[in-house]
Amino acid sequence: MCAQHLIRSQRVPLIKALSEGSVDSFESVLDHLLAWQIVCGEEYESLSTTTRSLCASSRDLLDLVESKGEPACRSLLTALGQVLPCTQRRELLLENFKDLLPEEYVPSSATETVQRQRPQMVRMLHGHIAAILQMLLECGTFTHFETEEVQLPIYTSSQQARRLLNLVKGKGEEAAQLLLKKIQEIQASPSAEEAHGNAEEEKYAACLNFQRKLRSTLAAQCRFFSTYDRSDNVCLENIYTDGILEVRNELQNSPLGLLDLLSKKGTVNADADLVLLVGEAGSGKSTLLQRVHLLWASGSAFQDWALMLPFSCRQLNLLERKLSLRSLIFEQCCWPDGNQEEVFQFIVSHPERTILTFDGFDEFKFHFADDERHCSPLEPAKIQTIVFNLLQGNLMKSAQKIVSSRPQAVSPSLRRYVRKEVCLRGFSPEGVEVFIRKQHCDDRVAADVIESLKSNPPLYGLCHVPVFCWIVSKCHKELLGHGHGTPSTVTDVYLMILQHFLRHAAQKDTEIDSWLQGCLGSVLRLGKIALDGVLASCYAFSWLDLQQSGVTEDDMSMGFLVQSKVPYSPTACRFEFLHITLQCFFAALCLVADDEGVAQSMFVTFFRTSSRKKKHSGSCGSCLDLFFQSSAHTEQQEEESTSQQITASFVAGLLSQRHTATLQEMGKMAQLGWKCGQVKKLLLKGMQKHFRSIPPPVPGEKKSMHAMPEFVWLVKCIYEMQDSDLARDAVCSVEVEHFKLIYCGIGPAECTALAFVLKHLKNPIGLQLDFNSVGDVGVEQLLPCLDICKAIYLRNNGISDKGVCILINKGLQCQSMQKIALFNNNLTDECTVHFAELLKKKQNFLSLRLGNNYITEKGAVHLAEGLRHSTSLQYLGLWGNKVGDQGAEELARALQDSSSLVWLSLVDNDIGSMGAQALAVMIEKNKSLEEIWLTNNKITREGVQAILSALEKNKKIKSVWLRGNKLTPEEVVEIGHLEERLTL
Ligand SMILES: Nc1ncnc2c1ncn2[C@@H]1O[C@H](COP(=O)(O)OP(=O)(O)OP(=O)(O)O)[C@@H](O)[C@H]1O
Repeated sequence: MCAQHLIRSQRVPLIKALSEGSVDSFESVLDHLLAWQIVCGEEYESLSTTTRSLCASSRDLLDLVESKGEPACRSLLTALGQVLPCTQRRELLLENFKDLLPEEYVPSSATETVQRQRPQMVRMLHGHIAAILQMLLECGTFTHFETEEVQLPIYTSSQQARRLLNLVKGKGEEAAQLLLKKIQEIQASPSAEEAHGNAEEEKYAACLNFQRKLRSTLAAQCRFFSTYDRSDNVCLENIYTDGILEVRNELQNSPLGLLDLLSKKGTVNADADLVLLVGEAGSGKSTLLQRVHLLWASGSAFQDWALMLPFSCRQLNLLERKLSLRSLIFEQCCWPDGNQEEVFQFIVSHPERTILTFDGFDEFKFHFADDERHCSPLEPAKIQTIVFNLLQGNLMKSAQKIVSSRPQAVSPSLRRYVRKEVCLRGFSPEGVEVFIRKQHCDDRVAADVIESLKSNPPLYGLCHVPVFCWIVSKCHKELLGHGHGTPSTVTDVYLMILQHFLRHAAQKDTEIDSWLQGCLGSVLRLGKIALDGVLASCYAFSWLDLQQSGVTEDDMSMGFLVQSKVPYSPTACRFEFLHITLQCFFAALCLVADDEGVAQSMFVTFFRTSSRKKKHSGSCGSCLDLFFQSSAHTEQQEEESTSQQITASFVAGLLSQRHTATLQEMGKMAQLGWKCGQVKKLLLKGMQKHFRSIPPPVPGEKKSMHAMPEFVWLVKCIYEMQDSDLARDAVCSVEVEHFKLIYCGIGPAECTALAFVLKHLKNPIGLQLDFNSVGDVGVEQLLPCLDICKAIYLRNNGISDKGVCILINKGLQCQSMQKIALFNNNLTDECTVHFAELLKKKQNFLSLRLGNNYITEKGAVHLAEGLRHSTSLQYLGLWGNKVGDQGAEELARALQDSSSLVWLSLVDNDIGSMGAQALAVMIEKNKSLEEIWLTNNKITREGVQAILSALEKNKKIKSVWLRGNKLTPEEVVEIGHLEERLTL
């Protein structure tokens, strides 16, 4: 076959194979083409991958070779066949045209030999580059600068060899002769080979030692999960519970296993090396990374990588001096016991064998920027410069990087470097139970905790966030009736853990009523350092920081502060709050309880600007310093700070009337009333500002509001206050008809808060919650506001039949509910009985969209039963299910007499001509339908013919979509002429 045709017809897989392979394979292909004189030196340089992506270079290579005609195409296919590993060329048709290539001829000069033998030379030079450079230096052929340039550690051995060959070529015949002579000597000298072999072995041993040390350090760090009182170290393996992990792409969130974290699944940018792990506070990102580290360290998974280098952004914040990549790796991850040079050389020359993890990117005090390029692994630079260049791939390109962060802290500029984005959605309902059972060896206690949770829906909703689940489970005694009230807000949960710790510290189990008495001093001291830290993005404190804030040993012994857990740190030990959310809680306690240290203006300002923080700030300053700085920051430096938002929502919760008495128990707080009034005022103002920013509706469209992330936060604050009057005031005058809250990270806990506030809306709305993680539990939380929903959109939310049952039971009682969209959830035939019930009983129901679920002909039978009785349904969407011919027949029969349905989609449903014939009968009789979608089915000419005949008798129908069915191109043309309402 003609090689040019082969290249043209396989362009996409060829680019894929080249760009998904290593840089070395690509450069090796270029070596062959240069040796065969298909490309010249200039073209070789222009295709170089050092400044552009592999994908772009691959495209240019194909264009260039194609433009050079058949012999060039033959050469490329032959080179690909010789260079690409079997796995990469398996799907390609690469004929070997070696025998058809231009005759090989004997080179007439050393320069020509170097060029003609380039691929072999690159291999031969491996391991001898230093010796050859030394010789060329001694002969005066190369300068010191040139020898250093060639050996820059950013280049792999092959790249160093190629640079050496390029330089030799540029120096002329004499240099080429010297090179060939030296290579001959090396090849002829077995002792040199042996010596080289020994040196290689030594290097190998050094790297192995480093790997061993790294594994054991990591395993020691990660195996245990230290708990609050540091007495019962539990094994991570015994407590780890799988969370819901989803890869985020445009159409749907697809579930992912932990081992898939680094697989190709979900890749959006194959040229990037960064996997972004996002999740809300406490969703388990750090724990997941701890698990990944342990799996690698124990040899159980991720073994394709030789090294795993873990970094904590919290610790990186503390590095104030400039340092090199080398110091960063050795000082922060693992110090090699010897042969540092060799170990580092291995790391930089085999980046594809290394994984770097950065935990808590949201805690990093520097805002991501890609304007400062730093490519040298040895030259010192500021910590943010090194980290940002690692993430972009300017340093250690091809090394895998995993960055965990809360979603709000991910800037669009960082997303440009992301290979794939994975969301951690916390525990599933089953996960909550598994976790609680793992926490309690006494089955009865576990069962009681689970039962008590299930009887308290708001708390059950919160437990899908692992950190809350952990607290609730730890405080089971308080939960099971020995404490204050029934917790339903996040603040309640944290007050519960405060109570738990204080009682634990005082060793008094019985005096429940006085658990807070006299602890104001400790709370204020811990709160002060927590607050300073939140304001300055500082989450690890030195002993000196603690002393300066007046924190006493007694305060420390309460257990809220624990020693930082870093894989390897030669610096003095640091302390941190058990969890960052606990630091936020203490910061909030300080804001609420401190009448003197925290100025009133400071309190208000903190609250009002809680969604903003200044990055690039230095070490922890005092609250007041930070207050004054905050007024000076520029728009560019502002970005969402979830820690400040969490603190503010705790403030709202603590100022709730329900907690006044509890707080007064701690000590006298004169300003509680004033602060409470201020917070309410600020929340109302925030909501009004949000509603005022909604643009007026486009004529003919509904007035709709696309919620900003701050909206969900404001709603959560109002919920924390548990003040129905405040919730009513916040929304009663709103005149929006459609609330869009898509991609807002809404889980069950957010649903509780939303329902608490939105139920006070005066007029019915459409509530669009697509692409969140509402789940069945979230559906239950939404019930209180279902009365005000005309329409509810829950596409892509992990909802199952159970959630549908809950939704429909309530929906049946909601007069205004007219539309439900559940595209892409986990619905099966089981839930269709509920929809049938809805269709039968609700004669004002307009639209049901159930696309991309798991409904078969069985489900279609139930739906048909409901459809037969519905006099109002106008839209029915079943795209991407599997109703088949039988299901189509059932639906068709049920819809024959419908006088309301105007739109029907049965796209991609395995429907053949039998189903089409039944639908044709329906078309003949139906008087209301206007549009039918039957794209991507298996309908043949016979079925289409039946539809054609039916259309002759039905003038109401405007279009029938039949693309992607079983028609030949000729049939498509022929039928297209017969009926213009058919889209083929
Ligand atoms: N998969 C899990 N299995 C068991 N427990 C978990 C799991 N994930 C989280 N937890 C519990 O929740 C707590 C908080 O989790 P973690 O610190 O990993 O959350 P995070 O997402 O990193 O939070 P943040 O963004 O606030 O730093 C852990 O200390 C642990 O008790």
